[in-house]
Amino acid sequence: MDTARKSRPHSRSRGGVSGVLAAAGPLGKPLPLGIVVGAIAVAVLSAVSDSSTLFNLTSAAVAVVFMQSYGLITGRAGVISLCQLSFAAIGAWVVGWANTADVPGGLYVWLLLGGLAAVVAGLLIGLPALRLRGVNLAVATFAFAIALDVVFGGLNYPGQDSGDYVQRPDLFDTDQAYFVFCAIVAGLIFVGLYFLDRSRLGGALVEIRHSERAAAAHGISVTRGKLAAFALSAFVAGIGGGLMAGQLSVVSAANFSAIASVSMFAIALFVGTNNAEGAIAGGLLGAFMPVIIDSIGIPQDLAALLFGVGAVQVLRLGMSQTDLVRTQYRRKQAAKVPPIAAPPVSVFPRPKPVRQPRKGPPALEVRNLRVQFGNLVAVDDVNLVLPRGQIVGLVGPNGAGKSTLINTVTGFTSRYTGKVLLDGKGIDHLPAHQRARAGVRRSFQQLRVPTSISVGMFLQVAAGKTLTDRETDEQLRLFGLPPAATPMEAVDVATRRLLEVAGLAAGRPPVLLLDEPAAGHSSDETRLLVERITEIPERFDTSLLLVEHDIELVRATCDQVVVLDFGRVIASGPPARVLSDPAVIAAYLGDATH
Ligand SMILES: Nc1ncnc2c1ncn2[C@@H]1O[C@H](COP(=O)(O)OP(=O)(O)OP(=O)(O)O)[C@@H](O)[C@H]1O
Repeated sequence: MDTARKSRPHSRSRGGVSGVLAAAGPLGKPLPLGIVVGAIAVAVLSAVSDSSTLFNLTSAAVAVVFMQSYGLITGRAGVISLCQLSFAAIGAWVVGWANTADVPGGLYVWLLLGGLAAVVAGLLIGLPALRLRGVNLAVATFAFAIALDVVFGGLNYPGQDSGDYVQRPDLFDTDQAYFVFCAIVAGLIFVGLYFLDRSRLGGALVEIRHSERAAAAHGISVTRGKLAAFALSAFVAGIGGGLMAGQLSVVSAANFSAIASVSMFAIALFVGTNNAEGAIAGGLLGAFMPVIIDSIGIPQDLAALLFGVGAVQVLRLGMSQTDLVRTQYRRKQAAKVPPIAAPPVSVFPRPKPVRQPRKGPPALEVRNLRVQFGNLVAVDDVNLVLPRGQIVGLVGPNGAGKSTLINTVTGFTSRYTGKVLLDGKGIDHLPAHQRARAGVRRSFQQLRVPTSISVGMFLQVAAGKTLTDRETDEQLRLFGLPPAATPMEAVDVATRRLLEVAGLAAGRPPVLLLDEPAAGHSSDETRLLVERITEIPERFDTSLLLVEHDIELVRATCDQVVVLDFGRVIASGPPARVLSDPAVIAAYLGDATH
């Protein structure tokens, strides 16, 4: 049995969106605690370290910033980028130039300028790279890193010849104080990331990493999300490069070589720098490993090779070291979720409400839709009307074309003829995420949920809008779902489906297409689902198209039924009439009811 469904639904102490990631791991601990611990560690280290240790600690703080940048692009958005140090090179270049040009504001302003210049490069790389994935993207970003290596290798960095050393701010002029400065910058970025992880953009990045299709269905622009990740990660890397220029006084192309970029990437992937502890561990490894390896006499290349092997292992398992630790932590937390009462299902099924279609054009209309895959016509001249405020069931045997129809209406299948109208207006020109934003939301037969987020965050992502703590709690209570802070990992498949329906409904879309929402449900869970689905039109002002094999669920919830067979509509009308039609029984129900 599902522990999450049994847990008390409204243990208020950790509910609400503000606490959505509270159960997601150590990063969920209160921010002030992290700041205090970090500040004490930096103060002690800066006080007790000798000059060579201070140099390595400063390198580590700079490397932490690089790791944060990998954590943004690869850790959060799932984009493989092998050119983060090229963005750092640009940041360092701009800082060097600002220093020689004596740009007012000192290193504080120069770092920002370096970060912004790197953003421009990030967008220039990000735009063409958007069409690429996996290895192709890795190759493209590596090619950029090599190209920039060649360009910067042929030029001298500003100040490199003239000996114009980068001026540190007066307050942080000594090596000891500069280490503190680098640690403060890394700390500020951690604070920014903490809030990013709790924002809609943070949720969107996690969803993009997990499933681009699901993200698009929730109205998230995958293009914009990835571009934002490129821009933000380039900004952070650019600042890291500028900090390095301040540390070394003058830098050269060798500090940011493409090979160094790949080594850093391997460490980041191995450790898992989307987590705060991972970014710190990665920074310390990056800075101290060469020193340790030197001291025990192992060749440096061997260490790089070991990280490479570790990174390949991570790519195979899909989980870094810190992800692994966090997963175990979350599992322990999930086991502690206290038992709760069963969800509120009425003992006797309520009679289906009589829903009259509302005035105006239909919520959704499909005209002469035809979809062909090679020689196979999956959807053949289909006309379908979803009146406002009603529930229409779409049924038919396996392979009848139901999912293809949903994919086409929602923009996931773009090669079709015919028309799709939302509220009387054509939406054929819109891509999937824009159709979702325009008001056509959908669920998937195969639900793919990021397990690293909490129930509250997933509800919000599925809703496609910011929900208040109250709205979140109310929606979870209505659907008999576990508290907002519960990690998704503790939620079973049937509950995840219900959670997706709850989240989609919470977005109050004009049209919602549910693809087999009852798959995998027990009979009790199906009864709860029937109750909630029945309420959706009235409560959320949403019209529903329901694809379902469970005929009793269709009978109990739908105002109209459309039956597909071999891509064609063979019957449509009120359930009582259609479901007793001999042609329908012959084509489908004969099988389905047995
Ligand atoms: N991308 C594709 N390429 C080729 N053929 C496809 C593709 N998608 C679906 N089909 C075919 O189109 C037909 C309709 O499939 P579809 O998945 O829409 O049926 P369905 O009614 O949703 O079935 P089920 O109830 O099993 O989900 C099937 O013959 C299927 O094999």
